[in-house]
Formats: sequence, structure tokens, C-alpha cells
Amino acid sequence: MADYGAITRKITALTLAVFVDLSLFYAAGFGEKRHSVYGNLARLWVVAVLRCLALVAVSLFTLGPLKPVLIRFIAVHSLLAAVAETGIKLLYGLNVESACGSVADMRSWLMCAGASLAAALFWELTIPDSNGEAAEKESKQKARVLFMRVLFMYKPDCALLLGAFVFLSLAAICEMSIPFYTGKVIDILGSQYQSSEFLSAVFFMGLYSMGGSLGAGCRGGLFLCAISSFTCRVKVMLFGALTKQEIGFFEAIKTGEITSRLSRDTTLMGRTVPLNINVLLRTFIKTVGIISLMMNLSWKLTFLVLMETPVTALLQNIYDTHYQEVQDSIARANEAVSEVVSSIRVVRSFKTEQGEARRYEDRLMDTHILKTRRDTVRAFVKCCTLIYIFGDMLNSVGAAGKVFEYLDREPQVSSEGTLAPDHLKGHVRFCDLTFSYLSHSNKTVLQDFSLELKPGQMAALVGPSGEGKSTCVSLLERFYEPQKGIILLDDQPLQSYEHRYLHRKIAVVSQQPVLFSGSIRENIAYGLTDCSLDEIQEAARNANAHDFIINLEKGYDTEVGEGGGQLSKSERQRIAIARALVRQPQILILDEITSSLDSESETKVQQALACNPNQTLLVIAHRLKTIENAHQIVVIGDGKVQECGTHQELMHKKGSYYKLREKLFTEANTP
Ligand SMILES: Nc1ncnc2c1ncn2[C@@H]1O[C@H](COP(=O)(O)OP(=O)(O)OP(=O)(O)O)[C@@H](O)[C@H]1O
Repeated sequence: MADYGAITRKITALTLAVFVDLSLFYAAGFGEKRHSVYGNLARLWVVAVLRCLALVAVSLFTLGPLKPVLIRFIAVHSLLAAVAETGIKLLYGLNVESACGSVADMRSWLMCAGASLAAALFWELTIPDSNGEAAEKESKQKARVLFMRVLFMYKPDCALLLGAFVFLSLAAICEMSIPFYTGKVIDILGSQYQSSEFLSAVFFMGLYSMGGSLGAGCRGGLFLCAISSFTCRVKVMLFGALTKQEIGFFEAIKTGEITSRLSRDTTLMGRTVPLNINVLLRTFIKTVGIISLMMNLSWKLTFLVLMETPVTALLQNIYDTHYQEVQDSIARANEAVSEVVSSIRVVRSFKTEQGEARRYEDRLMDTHILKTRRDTVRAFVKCCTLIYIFGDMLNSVGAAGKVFEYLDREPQVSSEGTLAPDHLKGHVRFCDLTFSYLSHSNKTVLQDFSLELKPGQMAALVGPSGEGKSTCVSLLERFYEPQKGIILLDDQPLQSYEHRYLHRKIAVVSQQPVLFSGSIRENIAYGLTDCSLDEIQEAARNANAHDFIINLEKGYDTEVGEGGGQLSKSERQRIAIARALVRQPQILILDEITSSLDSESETKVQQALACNPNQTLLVIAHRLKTIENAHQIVVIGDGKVQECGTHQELMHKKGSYYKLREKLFTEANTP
């Protein structure tokens, strides 16, 4: 929330400072002409020092400790006239008259205020203070760096931007000139009518109007093209950066936030350079033109108009604070929608549609209230022209900051391994692993966990639910990094293997088969560029999917629908198995796949998998019947391997495996 107390203090400080400064400035001007040249110079210096001390005192009294930029401004503003007058007298002689020395002249005061403000701002922008308020300084510095980065990223569109700036300047100059000729026409009509002057004024009026429209149209078109091209580029880059992140990142960051960065923030970021510089440049040209015209008419009126500027700056401050709150609340509302859409079946089966609709409405209302507050402030700010643009620029830069945050994020699970041997045996060893999920760091899932998977053998992981079976698979896929211990593949650390190679050699079929919209053929060959139809069909046969596929109207070219929704769960599962088999992986992991397969499919798939004597097969199963033939059965409990052996050995031992079987058997037969 904006600190309204601080804002009121700043307004008081400004009003008091202007009052004190102007009082001293005018008081010192009385009797100026009666002094000699030296007397006047001495008076100028005394007044300068007095004003400087008075302004420092007022600022200390109202604002507390002073920032360096304010001290610089006060010093330059108070001393400028005295320094300039002394310099002129020294360099050009004592008799030279100059405006700087006239103390009670408002123009001299305005000139000094303007010059010192410009100098202080320039200093602040180019050489930021080393001992200013750390956080504020850092955020300003960050905004500048971000703006420069966005500007740099516009390099490929520089021709479009340049063209747009040329047309922008043309339009601004033309728009500014039209009132001048309109005034001329009115003057001619109101006084003595002279046809040649009248016609020339009308001609130029028309010419500038046409120039203005043409310039504005071309400027708008070129800017939009540049923004669109930039936004596309950034979206692709951001998407690429996101897909490289580790799985833990997606668990920690909400989907709504990610989509909001991809859709809204990239668009806002695209606006940063063109639209803000567009408005800034146009307003700058117009402001300079209009202020010079106004100064010619009346400097007093000009001063009055410019007095609103500090008020606008303060309003902008409030607006900026609200802006960020609105962005966050929009992301929360989007999150509610995506959660419901992705879990619509659960929502429907628990009949929570109304509750979810209310939740969404509540979040929208929060956004609405924040937006209303922000827009009220914006209405005030917009009334006051020029300063608005700086604020908007910073807002867009804020959005760019969030995009860069993801673009620059280094995945915490590195993918820099380079090993890609031609031959892989598929010998896996989990050595003393300790692991807990970052989101539940207080719960240790695996503790000093060790396990060996031998090439050409089938191992089965069994155990009660939630004991860490799927976690072992996730670690083998390098979705997470263990906190302690190491996983070796053919005696080499898993992370030293090349990322693509590893995922081609290790294939996983999970409990929930995930398909993407597209044809069956595309889904089986997912991620492979060099996969023939024969290979796809062979894999589908081994997964017991070929028969049902060829009976579909379009065979392998049948669309599966979003998430594979046009196929049954068993069909989806068999396609997912074919997708794993077509890679001819050295290590195949089946994570509880049997729950969605009928017994015929299950038998056929198992027969097909048993045909490959060189493959390491890891099966996670709840239905213990399906893993009785495994070379080794591993019972996991309390984050450790509790028992290990063949079915016969473990049954004979009458330990955890035996008890687990008994328990499952009792559960299955309990009505
Ligand atoms: N992504 C995650 N973030 C945080 N905790 C998780 C995550 N995935 C699993 N867990 C927790 O880790 C523990 C082990 O989960 P895991 O899925 O490995 O068990 P499992 O033995 O495969 O269970 P099941 O047989 O039900 O599939 C559980 O307590 C679970 O709540």
C-alpha cells in the first residue's frame, strides 16, 4: 500500500520550501539598484547562503535526513545565480549587465530552479548515489538495466522502430503547427481579409493536417509491427527457458503465474520501448513547443501551469504501487480458473462447481477493487500529462523484470552432462541416497537408500503407498537431485550423461498416461525425429495397441483429442507403452501401469517385454501377482530397502513382503 503519510510530508515540504525560498528571494531584492557592483555581488552570495541554509533546514525539519540528490539540488538552486553573476563579472568586465544578478526577478528564480532540477536529475540518472537509500537505489538501477536489456532485445526490429520514430516526430511537429495556422485563419477573418494570406494559411493548415494524419498512421502501424515481432520472439524464448526448468520449479510456481508471465507480461514488456518512447517523444516535442509558445505569451501563466508537476509525480507514486497489486491479483484469479479446468472431473464429481465459481468471483472482485483504486489515481495522473509516461515506462519495465527472472533462471537440476556412449549396459546403482522434496523439506522420503538394478533383469519395487517408490523413478529420471548420495549408471554419475541421451535410454510409462493432441502416430513418435512407421507399428504391436489402432477409421493418423480424451484409459495407456518401447530404451520403467490395463493386455505386454533379455526393467506394482517372476523384488518402507529377493525367497522369509501380500489379499477379499 502507498505510504500516504510520507506523501503528505513531501507535499508539505515542497510547499514550505517554495514559500520560504521565494520570500527570501524577494526580500533580498529590495533596493537592489542602490548598491555598487561589489555590494550587489556580496548581497547575492549572502542571499545564496541564507537560502541554502533555509532550504536545508526546512527539508530536515519536514523530511528528516536528506538524500544526496536533494542536497545537490538545493545547493545548485541557491548558489547558481551568485556563481553565474560572479563569473560574468570576472570574465566580461564589471559593467556588463546580466539577468542572473537581478534578485527579485521571477524569471531568474525559474531559470535557476529549472537548471538545477535538470542537473540533479541528470546526475541521479547517470551517476546514482553510492549512499542513497539502498533498496530504492537498487530498484531504480534495476529498472534502468532492465530497460536497456529490453531496448537491446529490440535490435532485430530497429528498422521498424527507426521508421516509427521518424513518423512520430513528423506527426508531432505537424499536430503542433495546426493550431498556429488555425489561429492565423481566425485572425485574418477577424481583421482585414487578404485573400493571398488567407489561402496560404488554409493551405498550410491542410498540409500539416494531412502530414499529421499520415505520420500518426504510419507511426502506429510500424510500432505495432515492432511490438508484435518482439513479443513473439520473447514468448518463444521464455517458453524455451521454462521447459528447461526442473520439475520442482513447476511444483513451486503456480500455473496461473506462469501463463500470466507468458501472455500478459511479455506483451507489457513489448510495450516498454515503443509505446512509452512514442508517448515520451511525442509529448516531449509538443511540451517543448507549447512551453516556448506559452513563454512568449506569458511566463507567469507558464509558471502556474508547471506548478502541477510535483503533484503529478506524487500521484504517479501511488499509481505505481497499485499497479503491482493489480498484476498479482490477476494472476491469482487466473490460477483459480486453470485449477478448475484441469481438474474438472473432480470438481464435477464432488459437485463443487458453485463453490469454485464463488472462489473465482471473489478473486475477480479483489482485482476489480484494486483496479478501481488504481484507475482513479490514473485518471488524476493522466490529467497531468508528461510525468505519466515515466511511470508507465517503469510499470512495463516491472513486467519485463518478471520475464527476465524466468529467462535468466538457471535450472537447479543441471543438464550439462556430455557422456553419450554407443553402448550402455543399463546397470543402475542408487548409493546411500537421502532425499526430501523442497516443498516438504521436513519430511525425508528416502534415507540412506541403496539399490542395484542389474542389466537384463526385471526388478520390482513394492511397498505401502507413499513410501517413495515413484520418487526413486523421479530421481532416476533426474527430475530432482538427491541431497545426499549418488546414482550411478554403468558406474558413471547419472548427471554426467547427456540430457537427451539419458532420456532416450531411460523410458518411463507412468500411472497416468499423458497424451498430447495430435495423431496416434505423432504421440508414439513424440520427441523422435527419425522414427519410421514400421518402428512405430512394431512398438504398438508389443504394447498390444496395434489391433485397436488399425480398427480406427484413420488408423495411425487418428487424432487422440486434447490429453488423449477421445480414447479409453486402457488405449491411452497402451499408446504410452508403445511410445516408451519405440525408443528401444536400455532401462524401461513401468510405474503402476497395470491398473488401467485389462488382464489380456497385461499378459501380452509382459510377454513382449520379457522378450528383451538386454533390457533393465523396473516395475512398480501394487498388484503383487504381476511381479512374481521378477529377478528381484524390493520392498520399500521408511525410506529404506526393507527386504530384497525373489518371490520364493521372500515368501519363505515371511517378512514384510509376505505381510504385504497377506494385507492386500485380505483387502481384496473384504466385501
Ligand atoms: N512432488 C512432490 N512434492 C512433495 N512431496 C511429494 C511429491 N511427490 C511425492 N511426495 C511425497 O513423497 C512421499 C513418497 O511419495 P511417492 O509418490 O514416491 O510414494 P509411492 O510409494 O510411489 O506411493 P504410491 O504407491 O501411492 O504411488 C509421499 O509422502 C508423498 O506425499
